Amino acid sequence: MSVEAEHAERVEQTLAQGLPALSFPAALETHFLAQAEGSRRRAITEAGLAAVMLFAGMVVADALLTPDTVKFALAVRLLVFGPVVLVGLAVLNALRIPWLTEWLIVLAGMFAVTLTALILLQAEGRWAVARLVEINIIVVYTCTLARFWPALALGAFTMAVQLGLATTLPDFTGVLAINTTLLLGAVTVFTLYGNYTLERDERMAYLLAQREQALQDALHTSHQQLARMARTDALTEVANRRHAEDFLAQTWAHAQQRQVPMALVMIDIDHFKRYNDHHGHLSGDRCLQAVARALSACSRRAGDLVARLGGEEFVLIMNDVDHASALSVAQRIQASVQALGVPHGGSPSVPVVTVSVGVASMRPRPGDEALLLMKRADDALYAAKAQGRNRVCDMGSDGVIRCTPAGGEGRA
Ligand SMILES: Nc1nc2c(ncn2[C@@H]2O[C@H](COP(=O)(O)OP(=O)(O)OP(=O)(O)O)[C@@H](O)[C@H]2O)c(=O)[nH]1
Repeated sequence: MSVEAEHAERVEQTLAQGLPALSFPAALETHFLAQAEGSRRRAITEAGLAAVMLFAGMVVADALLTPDTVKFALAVRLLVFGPVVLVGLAVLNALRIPWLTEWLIVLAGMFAVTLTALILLQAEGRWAVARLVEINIIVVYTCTLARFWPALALGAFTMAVQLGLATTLPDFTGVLAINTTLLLGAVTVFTLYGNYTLERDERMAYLLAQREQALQDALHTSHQQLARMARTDALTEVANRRHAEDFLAQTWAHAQQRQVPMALVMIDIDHFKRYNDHHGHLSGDRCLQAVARALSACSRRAGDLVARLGGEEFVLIMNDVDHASALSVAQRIQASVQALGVPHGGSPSVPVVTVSVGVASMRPRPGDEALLLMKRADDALYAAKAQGRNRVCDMGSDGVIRCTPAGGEGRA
């Protein structure tokens, strides 16, 4: 199974199973994280820089509510949190490891919660307790960025810190303690719920996009296959008649426009009816395939086209070629087919399969039609048959047909 097909199958299986645990099979998870890596890294870098400024800006609250902590808070905010987050951002931009990036986000959140708790522990006034709401801001801010499972870890960590503070801060008692803890609990639960649904929707959108892509790829591939089949002869796998006609029209127009010569080489297997009668139709098919392969091997230029016109008749259309070169290719074709040595038990002349070849070339003038070139090549082929087969006859621009018998010994 191809890599694309395996991927498409995993997508379908995951869609069928649903996403209760917000995770994909390993290979799909890697692809999911990797395809969003660039945009996510940029968003996280921007949010990280904003977080450094926000956390530093909270020194205003330090100054207003717990002035005794300002010096310590300023040092923590500017000399500890800022540099550490900046180093973290540099690391995630350098390593570009998606899962690490996801966890670095919440590590930064946990770090901010811990530093805030340390600042509050320095405060002596009653306002330290009131400032616990700042932890909620950190949770919400971090969870808007983080994926669900790391965000859940942050929620649990923050609740543990809150409970730790509950037992440490002097005024953190009674209704106030219950109220702030419940507030943090509610904020965490709602934030995580939003976080869960957002990630679930993001993952579902990814799966549906992957399915859509797989369908489009399959459609594109089958279009290409159909287009190829429509142009190809099923038995010999060279171009078919329709493709040959289109190609000839294009090559003709090109030659007419640029005033360059082009050539047609018509090839017909000799005594093929007798071959079929003697060796059977199936062997006849194999013979056609062998001849088609030999023709393809003789036409080495990318711009040439070998096609089966029907029955045992083939054509080679040659683009931008002079008469002498076309003739030499035609002679190579005749010699190559004979050299295949395919036994022809029904042949009255040579005991192997041979071909007769007609060549014509022209530099099309305005107003000329491609049919003229076909007629000339056909006439040359007819002459090759008439003169005993297994030979190449060509008609030059002067309209005179000259023939080269097998082996190329002399032209008549
Ligand atoms: N095996 C096979 N035979 C085919 C196919 N298409 C056409 N033929 C046969 O090719 C033979 C062509 O015979 P003719 O047109 O009389 O030509 P020929 O026997 O080669 O005689 P010359 O061309 O004069 O040498 C016929 O018997 C067709 O049945 C094919 O796809 N497979």
